[in-house]
Amino acid sequence: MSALFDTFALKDITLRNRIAVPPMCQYSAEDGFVNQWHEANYQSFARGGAGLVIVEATAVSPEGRISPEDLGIWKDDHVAGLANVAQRIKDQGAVAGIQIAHAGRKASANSPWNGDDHLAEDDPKGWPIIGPSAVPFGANLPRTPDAMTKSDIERVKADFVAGAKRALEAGFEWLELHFAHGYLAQSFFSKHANIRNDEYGGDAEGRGRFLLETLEAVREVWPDYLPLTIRFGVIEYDGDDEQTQAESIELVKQFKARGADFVSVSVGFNIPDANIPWGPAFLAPVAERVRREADIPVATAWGVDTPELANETVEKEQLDLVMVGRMHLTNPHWAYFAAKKLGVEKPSWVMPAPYAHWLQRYAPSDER
Ligand SMILES: Cc1cc2c(cc1C)N(C[C@H](O)[C@H](O)[C@H](O)COP(=O)(O)O)c1[nH]c(=O)[nH]c(=O)c1N2
Ligand SMILES: CC(=O)[C@H]1CCCN(Cc2ccccc2)C1
Repeated sequence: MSALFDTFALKDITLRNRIAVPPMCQYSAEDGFVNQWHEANYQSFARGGAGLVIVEATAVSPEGRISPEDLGIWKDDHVAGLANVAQRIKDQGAVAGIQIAHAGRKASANSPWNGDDHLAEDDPKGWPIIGPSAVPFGANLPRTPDAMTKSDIERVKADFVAGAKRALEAGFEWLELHFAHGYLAQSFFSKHANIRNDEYGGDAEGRGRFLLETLEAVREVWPDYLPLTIRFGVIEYDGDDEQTQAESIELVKQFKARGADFVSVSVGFNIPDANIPWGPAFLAPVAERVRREADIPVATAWGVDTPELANETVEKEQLDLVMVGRMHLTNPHWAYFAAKKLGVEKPSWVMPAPYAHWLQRYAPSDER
């Protein structure tokens, strides 16, 4: 049996395999509400056989959206649609996860296919943006955020708590805090974005405080028997990688001490000119170091595109779960083809029964 198709147990949850669909924004919501596109999108991933499907970055407040079209969880009315999505994922045998997020200084932007840039300050569709300091990201996101006051910080932490409660009410069983990709929480930890001189800035401890306090507050309301996880950028590729990884791993140890069960390792994306060494599974060794030094189960994404490579990262104990993103956009049934490629004898485990019978009995010609 291939490692990729071993089950994975974390707290009271068991995944049918090590394949996860990472959160992938659809920029298709109105006022944050789920619609038929989101239902179709997530049902297809779950029907495809992945063990875990994580719903895209879902904003904990209106100003925390990346774009006006982001999914939201900032009001109770959002719960019904999200509950529908969670149920459709679970109906297909996958675990339903959701990522809750605040975009910080990257907020108030056009969706990628509409420019991927900040809306103009006077655009009625946009809104004022906030961050740890009045330091802009730059490039396509040049607007300077308002430096958050202490009351802003308290409000946003409370928004994450309220979002976690709504995610639980909607029936999600895997919660991921979006502490990566240059959004608000990640930017607090970044020396590039955070030049505060109060207790939320300065050294690594100060820059990590917002992330830790948010985690602790969410831990209070998220049941201990369900995984509470964090997506976190541990490297910037800004020429200071050793220091950043060392500080990040120290923070991950504190995440674990304060109740985080799992970390999805990613990139900081706090600067527009990072020198990222794009390549197949380029982050797997970085994730393995976090897994080993912080002694916490991890996943990562980024070009883990082939069944062999995905299987190898699990077999070599670099990763506990593999996040396969864009390949699932091209083929929601990626898990089925991975099972066939890896010689897993019962691909029906990743195929709905009405399909599996025919595919095993009369394999399509290209698979003979
Ligand atoms: C269309 C789209 C949308 C998103 C993403 C990507 C893409 C392609 N990604 C990043 C994604 O989860 C994943 O980390 C990357 O796509 C890299 O993995 P792959 O190389 O695609 O397997 C992403 N990451 C995240 O943490 N929250 C999100 O909502 C999104 N949204
Ligand atoms: C919300 C989030 O974390 C996403 C939004 C879309 C771009 N993502 C980052 C990304 C960069 C390069 C290739 C794929 C993905 C981050």
